[in-house]
Formats: sequence, C-alpha cells, structure tokens
Amino acid sequence: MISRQQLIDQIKQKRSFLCVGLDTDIEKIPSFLKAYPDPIFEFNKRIIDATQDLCVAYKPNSAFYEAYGVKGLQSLIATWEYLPKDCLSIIDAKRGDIGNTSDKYAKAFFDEASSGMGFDAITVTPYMGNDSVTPYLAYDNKWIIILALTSSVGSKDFQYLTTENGFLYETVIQKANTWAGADRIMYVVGATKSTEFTNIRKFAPDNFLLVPGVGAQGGSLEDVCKYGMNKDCGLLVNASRSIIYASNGEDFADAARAEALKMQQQMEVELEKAGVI
Ligand SMILES: O=c1ccn([C@@H]2O[C@H](COP(=O)(O)O)[C@@H](O)[C@H]2O)c(=O)[nH]1
Repeated sequence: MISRQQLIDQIKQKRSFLCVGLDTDIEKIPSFLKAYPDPIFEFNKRIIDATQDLCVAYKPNSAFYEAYGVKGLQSLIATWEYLPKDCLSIIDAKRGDIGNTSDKYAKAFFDEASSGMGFDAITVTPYMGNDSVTPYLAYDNKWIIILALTSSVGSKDFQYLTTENGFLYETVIQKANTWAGADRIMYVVGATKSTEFTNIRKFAPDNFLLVPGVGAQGGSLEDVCKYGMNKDCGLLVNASRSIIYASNGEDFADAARAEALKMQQQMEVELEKAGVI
C-alpha cells in the first residue's frame, strides 16, 4: 500500500510523476520473446527493470490480459508480483456494478490471499453511483480512481451534459468527494482535455489526478502541468504505447527507458517550475 504522503515522497525523490502503462499486446511485442513460457510477463519484466527508477506507478490495463483468458490472468498475476513495491500499482479495470458484484471485483484486484493480486488502486466508473463504488473503499488503504473526464473523443457524449451542478463530470467529482477524501480517491482526467484542468482543480484541489493521453493520444505534458499541478504535484501522468512500444526490436527495453527518461526529465523541469522540488 502506498499512502498519499508516500506517493508525494516518491515523486520528490524520483523527480518524476510518471506512470508506465503496461498495455501489453502479444501482437506487438518483439517476436523473440515468444520463445519464453510467458512472453507477456517476460516483456513486462524487462520494461519494469528498465524503467522503475524513472516512474512512480505502473498501470496494467486488464483488457490486455483478460483477452488471453487463463494465460493472460497468469501473466497479470506474475506482473503484479514483480511490480516494485515502492511504486503505486494501478489496475486499469474500469469496473462498476451493483454492490455485491463490486465486492467481488474488489476481492479480485485487492485481495491477494484470494486472487493472487493486491493492487494498490483500481479505476472505476461512477455511472452506477455510490453503492457500486463503496465496496472498494471497504479495503483500508486502497485507492479508487474514478473516471471523471476521459481522454476519449466520446467524452462529449455524456461527460459534458449539463446538470443543475454544472457539467456531468463536475457533478461526478462533487458527489464522489462525499464518499471519501483525497487520501483515497483520485480522478481520471485525460491529457487531451488540458485546458479543463483549472476547472477540475476547483472541485478537486487536493486529489491526485491520473492523466492518460500524452504520447500516443497527443496530449501535452506541459499544458497538463500548467493547468493541473498542485503544491504536492497531484498528477500521475500515464504513458503506455509511446514507452513500451518505442521499439519492437531486441532493444525494446532500452528504447522504453530512453522514452521514460525523456518524460522524467520534462517532469523534473515542471516540478521545479511549480516549486514542488
Ligand atoms: O480516459 C482515459 C482513461 C483510460 N485510458 C487508458 O490509459 C491508457 C493510455 O494508453 P496510451 O497508449 O498512452 O494512449 C490505456 O490503457 C487506456 O485504456 C485512456 O487512454 N483514457
């Protein structure tokens, strides 16, 4: 478990708020890895070895593992076991269901004794409301990361609908703030929506924001920091494809490190600019 203060300490120590996304696709990994008994895990292991001093979090996206059934789940469990314990482990599962079902999702991803996985944090969709989210909060010291304003083009379909409290995504944040504080809840905000960060900070001044959408989706790290960084940093910026598929040759781990280093160096500049370090 990584507390809010430990996360802030890690950010200051590593001078980075990078989250490496482990969206590991068997079709995209270098072919020589296919000779290993668990190619997906082998790929992840080498990416983790190459990047762990440069990032503070890892985020496997469960879809990439569930797609391969039992084998995929084994790769996910092996990856979770291998993740460095000083880094926040996030399972990007985007779950949301009625309470007793959410209980089982929480058990699946949080309860190591039951499933073999004890992630620190899970992404959840708020659409089904309070009873779909609170089962995750029953696990002490675990984080929930609620989808607020996503990086997707389709975010406009629902998230910008107007409610009596403003846009739907603003209402989501205001409501979720009543469920738990900034020590348990983070929000997903897409880097492609960087100008909205100022507004989001009105509703979530202290919460960490998990920010996908830089790299392959084209969001700007500089703009995210300009509008979204708070006094503790308050950001975890995720990059998946731009790091893990920086090369598809035998040098893939070195290429991943080079990309992660580039991001870490930009992050260091932003942390200094904002007076966080
Ligand atoms: O709004 C969202 C929420 C989640 N994601 C996820 O983040 C990564 C992004 O991957 P890249 O390769 O860096 O684009 C991926 O797992 C998405 O499912 C998101 O992109 N946007």
